[in-house]
Amino acid sequence: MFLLFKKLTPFFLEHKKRYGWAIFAMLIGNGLVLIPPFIVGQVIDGIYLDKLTDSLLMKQVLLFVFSIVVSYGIEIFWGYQLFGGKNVLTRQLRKQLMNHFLKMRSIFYRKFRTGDLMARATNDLDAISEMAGYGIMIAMDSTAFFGVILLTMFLTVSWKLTLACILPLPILGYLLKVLGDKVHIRYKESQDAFAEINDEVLESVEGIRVIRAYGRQEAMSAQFDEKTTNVLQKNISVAKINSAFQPLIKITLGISYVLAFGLGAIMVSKNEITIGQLVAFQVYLSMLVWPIQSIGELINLLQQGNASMDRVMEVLNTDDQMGHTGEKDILENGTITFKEVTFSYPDSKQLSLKKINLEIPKNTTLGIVGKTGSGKTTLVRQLLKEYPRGKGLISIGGVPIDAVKPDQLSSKFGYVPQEHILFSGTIRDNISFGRKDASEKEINEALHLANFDRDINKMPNGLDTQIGEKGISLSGGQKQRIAIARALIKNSAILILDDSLSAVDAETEKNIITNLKKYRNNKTTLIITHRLSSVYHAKQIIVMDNGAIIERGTHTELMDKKGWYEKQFIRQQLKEEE
Ligand SMILES: Nc1ncnc2c1ncn2[C@@H]1O[C@H](COP(=O)(O)OP(=O)(O)OP(=O)(O)O)[C@@H](O)[C@H]1O
Repeated sequence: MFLLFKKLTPFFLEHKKRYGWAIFAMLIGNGLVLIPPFIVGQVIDGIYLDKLTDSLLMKQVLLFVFSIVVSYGIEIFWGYQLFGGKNVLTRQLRKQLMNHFLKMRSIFYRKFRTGDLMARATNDLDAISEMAGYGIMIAMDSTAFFGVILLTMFLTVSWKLTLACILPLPILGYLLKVLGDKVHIRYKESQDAFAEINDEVLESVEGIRVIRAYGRQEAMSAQFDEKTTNVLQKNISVAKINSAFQPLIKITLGISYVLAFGLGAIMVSKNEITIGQLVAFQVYLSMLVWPIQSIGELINLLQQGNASMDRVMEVLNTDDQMGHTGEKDILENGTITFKEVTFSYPDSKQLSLKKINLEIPKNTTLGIVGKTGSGKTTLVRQLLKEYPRGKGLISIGGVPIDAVKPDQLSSKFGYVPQEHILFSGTIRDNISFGRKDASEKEINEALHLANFDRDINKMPNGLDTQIGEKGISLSGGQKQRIAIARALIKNSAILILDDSLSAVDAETEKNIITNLKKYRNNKTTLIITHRLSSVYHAKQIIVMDNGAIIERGTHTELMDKKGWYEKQFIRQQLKEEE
């Protein structure tokens, strides 16, 4: 049950000052709380034995008020320390999660769906932070309070009576543990189900236009209803166990009361304790109700926090199997070599790359063409190390990419993926994304190279136009060209365009290619495309089919070969002429 405290020990140690002061103040506060019942007992005995004077009564009243005021002050202090700690823990874990997300690559994101990760970064962190604030408060406060009261009953009234009252507690402890273990399992199931809902909401909102276009609103609503019902059932199963805690505790306390009354009355009649002591004992016993009842709540919080901690740790302990460990520096630009590179995606039996041998001399352009699904994107993904490496060797300037420092490798590439990813913000923000120090002139130049100058003049606020979430206010071709401008402004040694001109018209494409030829004549450029006119100027063109290179050469050489390239080129030319 206290496993979670163990898991959070490093955090508590890091903030030992905060927690140390909080616990110390809590103990002092709990000691002060004992004074009022003690005074009540004294006053009653004073009245009973006719020894209470006015000045004695005044002193007792002043002491009574003082102890209450000071204990409240102390309570405010430790409450502030503990709940502040809870917020610090949430922030720390959230930051840790985000940093982990930023480091991870494809395999990790195949394992965890976005909605699930969001649930872990929000709901689960809330459960953990509740435990670190409220849970610790209950654990410390109730245990300390319980111990101090018990000791007082033991020392100031009767050890026999005290022992009799706590006799049922070990049985209660055992039953609470059994229930607590069940809460852990059921709460984890409920959080998993909640993560599924999150995913569903995310996917539906993102795909709302397609859902509407296909008239699938009702079907999606029914599917969502099924999932929310599942969450409801899982939550009810947690609530069922939760509702058993308090009755169990009340029955145990009832038994303790009966024992205290019966045995206490006998002891008074035998003059073993005074009536005043018995009254004080009853007051002490009633004060035990709160800590014992809170233990039920504590177990609940601990088990929920523990289940959530397991889910958060599962994410933090999952690696993307990329081994981010290389130590070598990479040359500014060098020949890119693929030697016998073979690769299949994790969980896939099919080879997506088969024995690829390829040399891309530095400062040249490579065109990669071929049928859809032939392995073009996979080839550059291997170069970018988006997936664990397959067999064979890939090197840049003679340095194997596996030996290169991880952040150095990505810094050498400019990459425009097939699915253009833009961020909410302005056009300027998006273009200068990889180079925050880019000047206005450089941004405008990148826009010109990406053939966006005419478009920018039509934007309401020029470069400072907000493009909405994921660039929702832009056309497909505009998004593509902003993504190209973003890659160009980085001016990286190697630029990869993966089908990045598919949404622009033939003339715009021609302009961009002409600009690229001029601007990147002393840099390496890899262009994946279905439109062969985009690469006919390339120093080398490879044709891929079924994971292998089936043709290679310049445009003229490939035309002479009269293979797939020649047929495709003629077909596309005829289409353009039509
Ligand atoms: N993430 C993945 N997991 C498993 N298999 C994949 C994955 N991505 C691609 N594949 C498979 O690998 C093969 C090559 O895909 P790839 O995306 O490299 O083709 P492509 O030539 O770029 O296609 P396109 O021109 O349609 O973009 C295909 O059979 C595809 O189904």
